[in-house]
Amino acid sequence: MTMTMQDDISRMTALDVSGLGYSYGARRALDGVSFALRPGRFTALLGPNGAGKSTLFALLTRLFVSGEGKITVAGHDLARSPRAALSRIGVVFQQPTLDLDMSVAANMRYFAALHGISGRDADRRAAEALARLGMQERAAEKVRNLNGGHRRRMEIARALIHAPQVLLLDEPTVGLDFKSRQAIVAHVHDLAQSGLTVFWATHLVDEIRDGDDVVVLHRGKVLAHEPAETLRGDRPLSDVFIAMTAEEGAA
Ligand SMILES: Nc1ncnc2c1ncn2[C@@H]1O[C@H](COP(=O)(O)OP(=O)(O)OP(=O)(O)O)[C@@H](O)[C@H]1O
Repeated sequence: MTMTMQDDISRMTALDVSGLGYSYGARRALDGVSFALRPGRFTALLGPNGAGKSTLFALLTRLFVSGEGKITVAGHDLARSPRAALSRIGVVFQQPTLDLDMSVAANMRYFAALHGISGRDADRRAAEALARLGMQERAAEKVRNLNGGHRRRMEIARALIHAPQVLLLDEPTVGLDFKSRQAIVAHVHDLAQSGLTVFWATHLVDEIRDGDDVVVLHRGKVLAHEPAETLRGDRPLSDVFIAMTAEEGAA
């Protein structure tokens, strides 16, 4: 009974942020940031360089802690119940964090063990997660031999091993060629289609599709949180984004 209620709550509030603020000394990086992600949607966190995206991700993953505001993951308060909240999150950071000399499968097993998952359960989950990213054929390969796009896909698969409800990705296509980028964007949209709540930080509007939600972050503040098609109206999303984030006084 309680489980069912908790599950219902989780579905309602995949990730809820309210009144979040953060400063590096005198520099205000985030200010009064509030939004709630719709479950099972692909939400882009769209902001130019320096908007505060990485700072927000550091707070969502508890690398940083702020006294200002509240973060709730699947109904769990991150400050009060960090283990419960973090166990519902999968994270792909901007910088790759792979052991190049291990095989794909060994990397997956190692990460599963960090989550207390081992043996057959780990192997089954690894196989499932790799399949979701179209990486099942690569399990035996050394990570060193994979191209950049496949390495990233492996990292995304790895972030799914503990079956999180929310997947956070911080500019996951940085440094990849166009084709690899497209493949990753498509795979992660598929993950959202299958019910995962995706939060994808980017400054590239071409990674966003109609049907996605968009949180526009600029100078530490949320300027908009709307479906992509509502945000752009009858204009290209790039025009709207450039206009919203234009520096005052610039031509
Ligand atoms: N360690 C730090 N010390 C001081 N200021 C910082 C630090 N890290 C980030 N900032 C500042 O905080 C603001 C937000 O930076 P953040 O890295 O979160 O932005 P971002 O949107 O992730 O940008 P990028 O796309 O360049 O990674 C920027 O003005 C940045 O200069």
